[in-house]
Amino acid sequence: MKNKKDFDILALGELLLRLSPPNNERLTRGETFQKQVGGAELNVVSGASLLGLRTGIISKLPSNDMGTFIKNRVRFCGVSDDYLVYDTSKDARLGVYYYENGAHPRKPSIVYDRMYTSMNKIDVSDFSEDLYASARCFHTSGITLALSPQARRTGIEMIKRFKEQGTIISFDVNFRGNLWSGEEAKACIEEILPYVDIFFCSEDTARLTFLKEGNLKDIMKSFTQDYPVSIVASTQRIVHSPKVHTFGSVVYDAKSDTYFEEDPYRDIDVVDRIGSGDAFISGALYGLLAHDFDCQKAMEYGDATSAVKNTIPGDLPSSDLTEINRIISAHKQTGRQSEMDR
Ligand SMILES: O=C(O)C(=O)C[C@H](O)[C@H](O)CO
Repeated sequence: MKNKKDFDILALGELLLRLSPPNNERLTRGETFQKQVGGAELNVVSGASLLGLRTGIISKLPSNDMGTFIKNRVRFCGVSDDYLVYDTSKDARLGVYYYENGAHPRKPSIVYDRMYTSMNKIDVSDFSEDLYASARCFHTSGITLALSPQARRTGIEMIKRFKEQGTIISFDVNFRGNLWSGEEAKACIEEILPYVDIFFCSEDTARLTFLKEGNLKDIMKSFTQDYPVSIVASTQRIVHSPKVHTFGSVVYDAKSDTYFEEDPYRDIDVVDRIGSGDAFISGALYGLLAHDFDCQKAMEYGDATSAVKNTIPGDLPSSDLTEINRIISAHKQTGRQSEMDR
């Protein structure tokens, strides 16, 4: 039996093998793949663990060498594998995605192979009841709910069971059009919103999937009026050119009816944007959980962790607290400087 609240964050999500041809090669041509690990929820908890939180991942892996490769990477990035379970069936499968980096004017290319994976079979009966009392915060995303009917049932049941134990529920819509339709996503997420405390939703998804209208701030607030959501965060990215982006966010705190925003990070030198939305969440959850639910900190840590992730290859963040604090201080300094220059 584990101690109560052993973890700051436990996240439920699929762990994927990412295979990318090196040196800007093409999926259709190259001969070698670089092996990396991804998965939205793992990206979140690995980033939060680098910042100092105690985190773990809940997932199902095939009981074979590829499952062991992923488990070793989970451990390497400081995330607990206590709640990884293994599929010993003959047809056990790991989800894979193939990713070709674009080089303007060639667009990046992505091919998913994640049907019938072991994660799609995950069930609450794979875990003992003590799971639900072991975390301060439970995080998952729309990707998990979209994977398969079984993953959806498990995700929804886990949200309810964690909530019953007084756990903070964090949810990222992370809409993937290749996994489900907007209508299906809306209906499913509206079912879990009554349990969600911290809600991450992009402006585009709020408009296209939840059919919200009006300005972003009103849209964010409306989620807290329709549901008992306490905090809503939305990221904003401007793509100036494929490799130069501006990134910022708005965080809304319903309790104080306050919006938190800062000067965005400009001229980000983008090396690999995959996982940068998840990196935002890792910083935001760190800001909230380590700083007594201070939404200003959530916004500052979220923006900085995401901005720097864009400059790093692979899905997983790799910045520790010292680096992020330095980036936040430098960013504030730049903001003060441009105010003085105005
Ligand atoms: O989980 C997925 O769908 C992926 O594509 C893996 C990536 O690490 C993730 O989505 C980035 O948000």
